[in-house]
Amino acid sequence: MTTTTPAFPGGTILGYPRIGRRRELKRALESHWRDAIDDAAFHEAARANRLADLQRLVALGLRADDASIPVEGAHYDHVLDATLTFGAVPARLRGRLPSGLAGEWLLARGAGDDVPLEMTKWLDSNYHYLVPELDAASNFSLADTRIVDRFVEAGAAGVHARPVVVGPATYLALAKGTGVRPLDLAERLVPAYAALAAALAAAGATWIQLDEPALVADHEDATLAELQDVARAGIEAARAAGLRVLLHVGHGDAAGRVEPLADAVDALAVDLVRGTAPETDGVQLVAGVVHGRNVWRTDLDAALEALRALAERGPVSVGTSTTLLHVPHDLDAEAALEPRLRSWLAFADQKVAEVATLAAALAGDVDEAAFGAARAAIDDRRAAPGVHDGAVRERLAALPADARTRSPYDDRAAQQRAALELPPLPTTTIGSFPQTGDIRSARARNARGELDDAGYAEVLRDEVRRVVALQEELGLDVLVHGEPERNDMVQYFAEHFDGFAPTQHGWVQSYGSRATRPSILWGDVARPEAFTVEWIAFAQSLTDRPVKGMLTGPVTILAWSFVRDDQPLGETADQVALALADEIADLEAAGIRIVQVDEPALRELLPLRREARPAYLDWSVGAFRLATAAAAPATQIHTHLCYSEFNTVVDAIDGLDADVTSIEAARSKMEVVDALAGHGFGRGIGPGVYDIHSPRVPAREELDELLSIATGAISDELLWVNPDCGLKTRGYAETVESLGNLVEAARRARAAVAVA
Ligand code: MET
Ligand SMILES: [Zn+2]
Repeated sequence: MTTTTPAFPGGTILGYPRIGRRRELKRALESHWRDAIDDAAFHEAARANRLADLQRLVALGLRADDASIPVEGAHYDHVLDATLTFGAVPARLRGRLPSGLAGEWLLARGAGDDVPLEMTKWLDSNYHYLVPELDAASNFSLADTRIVDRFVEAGAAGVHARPVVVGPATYLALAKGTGVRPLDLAERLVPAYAALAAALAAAGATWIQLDEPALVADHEDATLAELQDVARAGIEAARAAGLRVLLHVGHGDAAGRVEPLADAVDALAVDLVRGTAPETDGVQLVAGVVHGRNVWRTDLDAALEALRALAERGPVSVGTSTTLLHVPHDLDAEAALEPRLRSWLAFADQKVAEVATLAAALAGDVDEAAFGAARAAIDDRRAAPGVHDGAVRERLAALPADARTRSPYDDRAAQQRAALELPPLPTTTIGSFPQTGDIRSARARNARGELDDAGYAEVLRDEVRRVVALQEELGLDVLVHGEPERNDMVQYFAEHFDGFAPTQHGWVQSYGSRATRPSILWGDVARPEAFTVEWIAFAQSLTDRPVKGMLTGPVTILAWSFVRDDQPLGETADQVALALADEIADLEAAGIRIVQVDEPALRELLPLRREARPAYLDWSVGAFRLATAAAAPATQIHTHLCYSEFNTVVDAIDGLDADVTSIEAARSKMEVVDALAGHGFGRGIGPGVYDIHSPRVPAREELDELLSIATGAISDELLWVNPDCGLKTRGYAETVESLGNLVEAARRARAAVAVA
């Protein structure tokens, strides 16, 4: 073994959750947005939150004096931070973007006629970033010093930290260009990185972490060599300023992707959970052996063995496979979790401790107790009851050959037309209605035992009555019950399925101030009894119009849970699919004629590498079909997709074989419509005409314009009119106004197509 003095600390993490242990940052953001606190109070809350995280990381065993601790601390989004840092103002706002927080919120949330930046999923995660909006006139400079300020702030608190910024290749690869291919702007962007690096160096920084996960993904319009060139230019700019560079790729296999950059960097952080080590002998490697994206305890024995093997080749530090942004803060907060399950898990703080344990062990100081505990937990999990359920496995093994096939679409469509009698361009919503304070407080009181189940159910039934009456009044054609009983579209299912455990405080940032609490999918999945039927049937009893049953699809349930890592995802997905098929059968038996199976995460799990995509699409589409294929031909199956770039998976969307697909489209001005039309998509399609992630009420002209794009590309018999997504994050006033506008726009469009 070579004994090189490490050029980098023995153990580090690539990033840490930033919403706060008790979601302090969320509260500060939302208070500021409602004007309950001023700018100074917001900045103070954000600062206190950042400092609390730094102190926690020191307490957990990361060193405070050697750039072990990354400092990032975005208010809303780390890509937005880069946009602001480099002054990449969209053309439509150039010269009039307010300074300070007002400008930041305008880009993030929009206001009046100014739409926000588009939001898209970060790589294959459920974190949404704000897409940079670039054009031929985009120019970059060091326009904002937040990254420097946060480094200085950490120093004042006694931590010599490592500033983190998205690297130029990733920034441009994930941007959207109008009239220009973003990567062609690299020569203009890189000098701004040089300016940032110079400012950091002047402030005393020694290291910078450049996040370049785009290097491990395949892109539609950029080659690997180009991305490597741009990444290299960013690295060289930082080094020229006197900083040492940690290049972090993470998020998959870096082998074959980063080797040409090895000579340019001071250290390289790679994902060894999902990938292998690149051939970069001699380069300081930050070996990501602790999973940054899942919550299972690390197999310390296996990790140490891997680390020791790597140490034969060159200097090695211990790291996480990605930032810990995607896992909750602290397992110790989960008092209600079954102790046996809890012993199998590690959240962010436990992972930091694992990194510290492994770093010490690699340096020769093996903590036998910690290694023994990890070993015992892993053995216990393998043999625990519920992890393998014989009945579930037998049912899957005995699936008939046609278990994933419905009758031909034309037959189904005819039967559905006769059963439903809908007008052309039918209007509907995506499922949820605003989750009012009353609903949330009733749920909280019920959880605390202050409101009994009967009382809680009555609050929910009242809400369903109100939502059904409102939709009838507005004139919508296909109604929903509004989903008031659901805290979250995945957690609600996890709570009713065997094999899942919800958490109490396991919040993970989804976008901005929004966080979700992924459940832990630890065992074989089954549905003990029907759980959506009573709500949907109740709603249907209140109206003659069809009410849609609402289910969350297998891929989305997997994507938004912490999944088991001891069997292929496809197997787990099929188990969930059968549980959903049972629920659909019960909905049909209760007289429900339309069932929507949401798959907003279909695109999110798409492998970043082309070669892995066919296998993924095969099992994911297969699971959706397994869930829905047993439905009667007259039952109309809807699906819903949102907040991803779906153009590349049109084949898969087609493969789902849903009768109607609603899909997010408003922010991208109906971009996906052309892709679908070009593909010859021949079943019902509802491109969203109302962007529900922003509080703006869409105006009449805007709706008309979007609808005319849709009617231009899609045949009238296939087109539906609906919002982009569910309304649960909206308020009632704006929802009523927006849906009113939407129904009127559909009526005008109907009149127009009737004339044409
Ligand atoms: C993120 S997709 C959401 C779909 C769900 N049915 C809802 O309306 O909230
Ligand atoms: Zn959606």
